[in-house]
Amino acid sequence: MAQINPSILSADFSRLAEEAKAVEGADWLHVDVMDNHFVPNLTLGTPVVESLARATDIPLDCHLMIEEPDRWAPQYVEAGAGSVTFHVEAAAAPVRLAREIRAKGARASMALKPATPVEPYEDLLPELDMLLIMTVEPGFGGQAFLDIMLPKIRRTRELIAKHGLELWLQVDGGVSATTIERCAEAGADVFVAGSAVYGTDDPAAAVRMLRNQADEATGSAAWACGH
Ligand SMILES: O=C(CO)[C@H](O)[C@H](O)COP(=O)(O)O
Ligand SMILES: [Fe+2]
Repeated sequence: MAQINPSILSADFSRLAEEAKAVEGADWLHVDVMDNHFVPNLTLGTPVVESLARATDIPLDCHLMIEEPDRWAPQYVEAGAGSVTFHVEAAAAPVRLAREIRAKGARASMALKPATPVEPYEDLLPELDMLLIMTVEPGFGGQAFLDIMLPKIRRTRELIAKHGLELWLQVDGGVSATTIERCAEAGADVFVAGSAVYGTDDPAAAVRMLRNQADEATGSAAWACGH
């Protein structure tokens, strides 16, 4: 079944606990950490992650858009994240970092910006629990989905099948009722949605609708035969 991870980047930051409750039934809560260096935006850090982890039973999926993830990512596991994603463009030693995140008890995930190809990282995939393919340039919510990323999603799904991996394939950026089916058909199975969830009157219903759409599209997709 498809997993839907609402992004609190599009929530009201003054009411984060309530906003987390508003998406009950979501698989993970996606927490975008931005440092004003790796991306031109600044959001939150470990104190807010610690508070959120206490405020909700939904596991936290922390997407670190920061410089020096080798130095900071382990602290997000200690703060309560169940999954920690670092950007390969910023990591000095991605294999060591993925192993450290796993050793500390969280799922290890690596993100690729739109211009970063997946092929150079084929041999690293067994070290990861999830690969995140950005479908917008990271930094802001509410941007238009980049269709040109669909071939990369397809190629990544083929690599996962070729190596028989359990790796989850996440897409993030511009995922909505009009784009989620294309992502699912291409091979994504974890979907981050910010504005498409928090921009509606009923965020929990939006999560359910997106999941249904993704499941239907996956059901008719060639890559999912026997999945
Ligand atoms: O990582 C991100 C931006 O860098 C966000 O997770 C993403 O943009 C979610 O927002 P939306 O669904 O509105 O595009
Ligand atoms: Fe994100």
